[in-house]
Amino acid sequence: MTAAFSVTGIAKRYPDFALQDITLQLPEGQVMGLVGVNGAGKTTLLRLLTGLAAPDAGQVQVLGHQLPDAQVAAKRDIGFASEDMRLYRGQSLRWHMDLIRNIYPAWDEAYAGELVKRFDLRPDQAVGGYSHGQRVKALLLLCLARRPRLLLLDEPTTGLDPVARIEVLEALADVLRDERRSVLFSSHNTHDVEQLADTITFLHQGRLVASADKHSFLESWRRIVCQGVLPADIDDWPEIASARANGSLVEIKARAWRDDLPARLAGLGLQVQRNDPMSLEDIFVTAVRSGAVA
Ligand SMILES: Nc1ncnc2c1ncn2[C@@H]1O[C@H](COP(=O)(O)OP(=O)(O)OP(=O)(O)O)[C@@H](O)[C@H]1O
Repeated sequence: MTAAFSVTGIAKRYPDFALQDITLQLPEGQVMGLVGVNGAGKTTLLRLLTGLAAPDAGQVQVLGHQLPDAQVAAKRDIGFASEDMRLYRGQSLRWHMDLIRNIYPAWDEAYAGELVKRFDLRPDQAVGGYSHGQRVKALLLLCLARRPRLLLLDEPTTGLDPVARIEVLEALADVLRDERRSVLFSSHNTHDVEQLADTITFLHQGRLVASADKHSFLESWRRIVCQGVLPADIDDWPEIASARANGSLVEIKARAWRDDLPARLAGLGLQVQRNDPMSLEDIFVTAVRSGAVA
């Protein structure tokens, strides 16, 4: 099966930042959420996948095309939307739709019309007067109606009000019913990622911290609360991401939960009081702090 994208050992260096040693792939038909704090390298990775930037090392393959050599063919099948993309302020959305339709033969006019209604956009208004949310929706519409096989979306929900956010998430969920379409989207918002993504990738300071399917993340990470004294060597346990004591109350976060873990802790004299699933946000923060590497 063709991967939607596959990157191997890629690096990109800027004077004050380096994206390093990223090996990652997305099977076709899947959605990957790329999560990281400001400056983690999300946009840089997306730009490498679109061919807008070239890596200093490593290989980038998109829908079977090797970049940068097969860039023209790859770009036909990639839809990229990013908030800092320019629209012509004095022109209307309809003008932009005509422009894109003339460039991309796969443009789906009926679907574009559906999205105009769904996003409640005024197609004849100059886009310079659009609000932030309307501009984001217009960019997304121009990207979605091309029916690209791989959608690369840079923070598609950032800065949207709750209603617009849900509209955008629903439109994306609809796209994903077509199982040949693949999506990589970046976000700070772990809730959005949790809703849409099959696979989640955490980036921090230019490095891949963890990448796994959503269910295995949620199953393998757990927070355990105990009473007692922390074992001295707990930091060396590979399945433990963090452990801290507050008096005799101990909180342990496991990155590789196994059912026998409470019994092992009990065997060392700890009284396990509870163990709970962790939210994706808590997993992200704990993974970043513990430097967990994928
Ligand atoms: N063209 C460039 N020249 C120099 N530095 C750059 C360039 N592009 C990106 N960087 C730097 O690379 C780092 C990562 O930026 P990037 O935009 O990839 O992060 P991000 O995770 O998308 O952040 P945010 O969530 O704030 O958008 C930043 O420190 C940024 O200043």
